[in-house]
Amino acid sequence: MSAVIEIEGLRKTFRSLRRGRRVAVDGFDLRVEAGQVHGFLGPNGSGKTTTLRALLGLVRADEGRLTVLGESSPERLPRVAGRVGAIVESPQFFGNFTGERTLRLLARAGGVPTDRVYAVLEQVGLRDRADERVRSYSLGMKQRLAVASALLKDPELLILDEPANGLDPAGIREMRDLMRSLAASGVTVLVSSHILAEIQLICDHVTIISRGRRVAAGPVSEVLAGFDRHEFLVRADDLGHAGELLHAAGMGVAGHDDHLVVTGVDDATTVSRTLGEQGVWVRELTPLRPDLESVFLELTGAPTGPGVPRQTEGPTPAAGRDLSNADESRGTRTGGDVIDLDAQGVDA
Ligand SMILES: Nc1ncnc2c1ncn2[C@@H]1O[C@H](COP(=O)(O)OP(=O)(O)OP(=O)(O)O)[C@@H](O)[C@H]1O
Repeated sequence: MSAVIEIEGLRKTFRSLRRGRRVAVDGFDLRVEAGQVHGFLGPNGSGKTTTLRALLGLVRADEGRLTVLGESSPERLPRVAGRVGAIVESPQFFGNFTGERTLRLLARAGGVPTDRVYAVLEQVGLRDRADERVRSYSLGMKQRLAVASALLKDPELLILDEPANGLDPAGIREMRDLMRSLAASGVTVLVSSHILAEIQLICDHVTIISRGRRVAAGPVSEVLAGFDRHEFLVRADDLGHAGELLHAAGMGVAGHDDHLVVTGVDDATTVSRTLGEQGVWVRELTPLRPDLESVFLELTGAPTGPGVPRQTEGPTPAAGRDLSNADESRGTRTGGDVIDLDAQGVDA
């Protein structure tokens, strides 16, 4: 499999008088292969956006080797920019323009034939609403419009930073369906998120970042399997007796109100046979598989919401995340824009 994105040893430190030195990304590695829908998962402030910005040449890396579609970034990024669509943070559009006009302008600015506008409107499911003003769009529709703008170039690689952020469940479902259909059409997708269930539903591969470092990577099923403790939930009539029998047979047993959790068992029949042979009949025997949420919590030690401690050196940073005047590398951090690599070039 060929690598579409390769990051090795990425390091990025931000410096400010007020907050001191802040290591945002610390020797991070990422590999995305062609055809993958790759989830880039991490708690708030773990370094996802910084990594994507470095990859797209929007922030200068201190160290590391980055390549996109085989070309090193940022030096040779312009060579492949036409094959990459990217959205980093929430895009801003003119509310007075219709969706179609917005895309027409972007297509013209990017030298893309305007018949692509109808194709991408169809692709993101906005064809019927294309003549309505963007101001009347829901957040989910605006996000889909952003994806449409990134698709104008018919990219091979789509990079989306938190596309489901702020969406309601219906919006999340629409975004999920859209990403699935893009993947089915052969686009490689790298999607960052702290919404674990989404990553588990959409992505085939995942890289988990915590405090700027990679803590897990691989096919979602393999990452999960690595955390499978071979646990079963057991319900039986005489729980106390059942627990004793299972314990005597060498299994780990934890008692709960109305069930037992048995660990260290490879096969459910071991449990049912051990109990059945002693006349204790099992009413329920359910394997307890790890989900990405429990794996994520174990690896990052972090809740999925805000307020996660940052990796810092120097003075203790203020709590919470205030980036409004914080971008020492480029002046002010812009409040989210559709990144057109052709138009913006690179910040080398
Ligand atoms: N321009 C900047 N100036 C100073 N510090 C920054 C800047 N950008 C990011 N940081 C800090 O670097 C760390 C990583 O931030 P980053 O935005 O990359 O994380 P994230 O995983 O994308 O978080 P979120 O999910 O909240 O968007 C944080 O501590 C953040 O405060």
